[in-house]
Amino acid sequence: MGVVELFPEAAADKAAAKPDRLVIRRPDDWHIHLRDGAMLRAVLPYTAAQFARGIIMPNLVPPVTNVDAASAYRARILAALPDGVPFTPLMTCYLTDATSPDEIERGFAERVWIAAKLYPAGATTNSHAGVTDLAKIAPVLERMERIGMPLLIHGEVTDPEVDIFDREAVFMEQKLLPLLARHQGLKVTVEHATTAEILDVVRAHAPRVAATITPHHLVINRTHIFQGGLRPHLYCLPVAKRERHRLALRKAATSGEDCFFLGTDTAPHVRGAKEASCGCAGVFCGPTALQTYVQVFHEEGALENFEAFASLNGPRFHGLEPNADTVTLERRENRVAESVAVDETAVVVFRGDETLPWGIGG
Ligand SMILES: O=C1C[C@@H](C(=O)O)NC(=O)N1
Repeated sequence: MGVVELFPEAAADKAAAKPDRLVIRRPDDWHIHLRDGAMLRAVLPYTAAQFARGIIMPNLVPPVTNVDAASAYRARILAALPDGVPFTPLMTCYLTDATSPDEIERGFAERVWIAAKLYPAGATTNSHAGVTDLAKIAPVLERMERIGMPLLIHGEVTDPEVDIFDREAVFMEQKLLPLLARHQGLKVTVEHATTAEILDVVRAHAPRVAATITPHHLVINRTHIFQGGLRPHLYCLPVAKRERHRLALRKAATSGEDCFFLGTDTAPHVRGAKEASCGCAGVFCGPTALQTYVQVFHEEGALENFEAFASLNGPRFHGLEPNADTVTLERRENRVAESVAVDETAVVVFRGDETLPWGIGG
């Protein structure tokens, strides 16, 4: 399988005469899937090598729906860290129709979790236990609004009649806008934004609403998924959209606006689960995330805004201090391994087996 031709911008050599080195506060990743067991041990070192903190998604099987499960999962993550590597997992609660407002408040007050995650039931991987009707979690959302706890949203409708490329747009119209009107004090992150229109909704409701943007949605559009054949490792949810949306995402991410920040949605699945007759959604971008983001900022001539996107806007939204230490990004070619081993199989890396123009320095 050949390498997909990404980065048309690089070919235009828009990068000429721009800096080759950047020192920024250490970034955080506001959207991570780490899984559990052998997969957790295999993928965590890559995230921890890049990021100081990360919001950990709760879509395990069974999902992380209560305080005890979140505490236990956090302990397993900390135990899986390589010796001497600091990384702070920021836990989340998986909302279901049965979530109790008191449990939500307890976990937040005890600092076990930092936010709650809304998966519309059936929207994506391991979301079948998610919320079937927003009305069912109205008391939970009211409590979250009152205590200042952010809601992280997978913003897609699940109606099989709705075209898959329209599911974010329909969610925005039918669910998100009414929810924002009903809960005018609720802090919301629209996760992995993929459409130009939702970016404008986020802007209009900032600063209490923000969006995370993944590295892959800055690089691929929907045509890349079918370039020369089906590319299962580029399939994720929300699925990449038309080129005009990718360009809008690049503009938003690199703009310096406070309401946009880094969230990779790194989502590992073993090779056999991706290269299958019915492959799983998820792009494993953890090992190449920062290199990809900085390349995009470089191409857009916006390196001066990279620290805000990667290291400042997220902590500000979540009421945390930025990290004190720094990371150096350098324009020097580096080869990426095609995959990461997990037990007897492997997870294919986004942009694996490529030579990347930017690397992480000392
Ligand atoms: O929302 C999600 C979930 C994720 C996963 O694999 O858990 N994969 C995705 O592509 N999107």
